[in-house]
Amino acid sequence: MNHLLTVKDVYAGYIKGLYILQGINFHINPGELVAVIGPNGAGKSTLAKAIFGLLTPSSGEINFKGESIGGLKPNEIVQRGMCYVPQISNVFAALSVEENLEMGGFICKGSLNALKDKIYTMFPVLAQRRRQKAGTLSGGERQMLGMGRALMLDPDLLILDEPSAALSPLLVNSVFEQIQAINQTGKAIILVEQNARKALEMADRGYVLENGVDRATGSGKELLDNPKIGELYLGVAYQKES
Ligand SMILES: Nc1ncnc2c1ncn2[C@@H]1O[C@H](COP(=O)(O)OP(=O)(O)OP(=O)(O)O)[C@@H](O)[C@H]1O
Repeated sequence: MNHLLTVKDVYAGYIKGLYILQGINFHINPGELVAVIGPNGAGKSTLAKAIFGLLTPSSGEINFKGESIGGLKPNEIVQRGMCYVPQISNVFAALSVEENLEMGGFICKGSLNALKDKIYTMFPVLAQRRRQKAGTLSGGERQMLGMGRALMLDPDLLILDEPSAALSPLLVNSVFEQIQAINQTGKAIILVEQNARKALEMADRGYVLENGVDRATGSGKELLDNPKIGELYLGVAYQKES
């Protein structure tokens, strides 16, 4: 199968000569849900940024739909069918829910109303709050708006950077259910998560990052069932059910 996205031997960082990603390899197939986990500072968010063009790789290759995208800017990458929801600042706080969705669809060629209706059907809570300022939404509602805004472009690949960050356990469950629902519509999702156990439970596959490389990979279940990975990488959050 042709991979939707391939990252090959990528080195990238924020400061010249200091690589955070140190020869990382990664791929995702069409429609897959792939979790990226690992300790703090492992380079998970940096990988997401490099894929989305927020960081230019010093070397290596990034291919999306069979074409090289290494060095392209985010606005060019969006046009090719990829969206990214950052960990923070993922909505315009001063704008209403509706305006946020419209901003998300600014490069859409089709009907904005039809797209908004689709998002409101997927996230009914956003429909109820369509006139409310995004800054007044709860953490979970904001995450849903961030995802909804990205979905306005009908991407083939959605990158979510720690969507569960700073959410209460109840909201985490509801955001994760939404992520699964989005995936079931056929969209591939890269899920960068601190909440490793939950992310692996619902992922088709996972990558464990450490020091900027892909230390381990496998199906979500394989990674969860591997006691060494549990002990080393899933930390205190990891408790294997008997
Ligand atoms: N803008 C930046 N400028 C310089 N260094 C940065 C920048 N952003 C991240 N880093 C550094 O890159 C390394 C990897 O950070 P990254 O955010 O990719 O890790 P992470 O695996 O996502 O961690 P966490 O789970 O804590 O979010 C860290 O050492 C971090 O300090």
